[in-house]
Amino acid sequence: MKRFQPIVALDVPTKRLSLKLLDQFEVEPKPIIKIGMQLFYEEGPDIIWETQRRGFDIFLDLKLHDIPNTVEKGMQSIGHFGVQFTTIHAAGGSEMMAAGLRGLQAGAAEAEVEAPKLLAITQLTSTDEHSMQTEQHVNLSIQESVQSYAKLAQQAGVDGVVCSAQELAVIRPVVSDDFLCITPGIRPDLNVEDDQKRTVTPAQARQLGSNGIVVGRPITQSDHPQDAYLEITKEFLED
Ligand SMILES: O=C(O)c1cc(=O)[nH]c(=O)n1[C@@H]1O[C@H](COP(=O)(O)O)[C@@H](O)[C@H]1O
Repeated sequence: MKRFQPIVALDVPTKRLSLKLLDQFEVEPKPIIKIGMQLFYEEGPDIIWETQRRGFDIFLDLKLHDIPNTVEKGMQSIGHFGVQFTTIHAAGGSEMMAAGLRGLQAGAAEAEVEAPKLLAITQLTSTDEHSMQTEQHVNLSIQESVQSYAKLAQQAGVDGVVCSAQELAVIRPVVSDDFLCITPGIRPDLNVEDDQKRTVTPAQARQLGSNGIVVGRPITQSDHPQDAYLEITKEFLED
C-alpha cells in the first residue's frame, strides 16, 4: 500500500511566515506542503510558485463545495497550478464531484501538467457523532456516514477521501485497493486535541492503514518544527 511522507499543513497567515517554516524542512524525506484557505486567500497563487520553487509537492486544500458548474470552473483553474493533490466536499454530491474532476482534468490538460489527485472530504475530523446527528441531522453513525461518502466518492471517480484513520476499517472493504485515504486529526499526544475530535497518533494512523497523514499545529507550533516533523515521520513511515 502506498504511504506518502507526512503532509504538513502550513496554516500560517503570511508568505513571510510560511517561507520561514519551509526553510525548516530542508530534510529528507521532504514533507508534502498543504496550502489552505488562509494562506491562499492572503497570498494568491504566488505562494504556490514560491513553494514549488523550493522543490516541495503541494496539497492545495480549498475544499470546493458549490453547484456542479461553479465547481467545474473553479477546478479548471486549480488544474493549471501543477499541484499534486486538491480537495472537494463529498457532501456536494456525486454530480458535483464528477464535475470537479472534469474541470480539474481539463485545466491540467490546458496547462500541460499532470492532474492533481482529487480527494473528497467526508466528515471533518472536528465533527463528532453527536454534532453530526443533531446539527446535520444525519441519522447514522460517523463510521456509516464516512463509509457512505467514500463509496459515493469512488463512484464519482475521485482518487480518494479525507477522513479520520478511525474510519479506515470500514472504508477499506468497500473501495478499490488504490483508493487513497488521507487522514488529518493527528496528535502525537492524544491529550492535546485543540478543535479536533477524531484523533489518532502517527503510529496508530500507520497501523490502521492510512496512505498519508496531515499534520498542522503539532509541527508548526512546536518550538522545533523540524524535530517534530522528523519524529512524526519516523513514527508514521517506519514499520
Ligand atoms: O482537508 C483537510 O486537510 C482536513 C480535513 C479534516 O477533516 N480535518 C482537518 O483537520 N483537515 C485539515 O488538516 C489540518 C489539521 O491541522 P492540525 O489540527 O493543526 O493538525 C488543517 O489544515 C485542516 O484544515
